[in-house]
Amino acid sequence: GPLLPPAAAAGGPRWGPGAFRARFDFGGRDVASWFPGHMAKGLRQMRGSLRRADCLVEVHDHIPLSGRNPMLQEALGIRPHVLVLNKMDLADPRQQVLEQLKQQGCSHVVFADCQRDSNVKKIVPLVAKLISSSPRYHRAENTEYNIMVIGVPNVGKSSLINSLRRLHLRKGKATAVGGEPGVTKAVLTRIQICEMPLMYLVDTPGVLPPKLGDVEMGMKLALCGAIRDHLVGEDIMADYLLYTLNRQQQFGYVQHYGLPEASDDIGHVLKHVALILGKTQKVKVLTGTGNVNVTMLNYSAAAYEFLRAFRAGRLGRVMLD
Ligand SMILES: Nc1nc2c(ncn2[C@@H]2O[C@H](COP(=O)(O)OP(=O)(O)OP(=O)(O)O)[C@@H](O)[C@H]2O)c(=O)[nH]1
Repeated sequence: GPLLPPAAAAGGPRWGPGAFRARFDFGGRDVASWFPGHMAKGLRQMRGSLRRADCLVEVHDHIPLSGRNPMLQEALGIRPHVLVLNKMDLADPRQQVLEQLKQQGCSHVVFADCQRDSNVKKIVPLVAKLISSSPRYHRAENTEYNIMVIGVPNVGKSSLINSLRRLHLRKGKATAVGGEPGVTKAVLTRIQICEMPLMYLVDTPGVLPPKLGDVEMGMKLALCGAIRDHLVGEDIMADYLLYTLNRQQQFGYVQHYGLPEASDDIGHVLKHVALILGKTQKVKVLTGTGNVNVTMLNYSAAAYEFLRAFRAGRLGRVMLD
């Protein structure tokens, strides 16, 4: 693939995005097989409790645009809505993305890091203010606030709840964090997050958009850990990640892995990753004169490490939208 001169990789004069692939070849992959059936059930449950919520808190990380659920848009217009852009330590909120969100009617955006409790304390006052000034007549005799948290799997919904409870209740862990996407929670749980004002939150199972619009959107969800890696395939995910990094001129990977220059060739990059991380495997080769054990580079292990590095923020702060 096209290569960058070392000067560009080192932050010198940069090549335009034209130096790299302008399109990603998805090889005719079918996105339907990535969408777990039980998520449709979660969505149905969610719409029921949506009616009882005073405020909707929508959580995203690297994909605040394509991670949004079109089926929930209708509900957004009729009640207060707060958008939490979580993992700000990993994702860089570009102005362009914020503009688009604003156009979609998201005017209350909070950047947060729920692992470090950064900015999370802005949420309760904001929610209380929005609910108090919203014209829902039947709220008059209600003294409690009910909010609902939505977002695709793995964006940090449980982490947000734990952070809110740490800040406002000074209590220990409420919900388990991590685990496999989409399998952690099957039911909706109501959790107190604040005493004054009295505020409850309904946690929802991570729900994917019911129709993964296109294969690219599915790929982005997979990179964020919202679809299990093996359903999509680590190798193509790694290639799509490289394609995105290059298109966005995010060359942190060059430095991180000590590559001589940027490259659009995933084979080339993974070979280097495997070499420096010592990702090898023994393969038995049957030859005419006998069997020999050969040590080969393990490209799949390298692809997995590349994805892990991205998710841990070691390749830079990246927004996939
Ligand atoms: N770096 C970083 N990681 C975070 C942050 N918030 C959450 N995480 C991590 O993201 C992963 C997913 O967090 P969860 O809170 O389990 O996400 P969830 O949305 O509840 O996931 P599901 O239960 O699958 O729907 C965990 O490994 C968290 O530690 C953050 O602000 N920064």
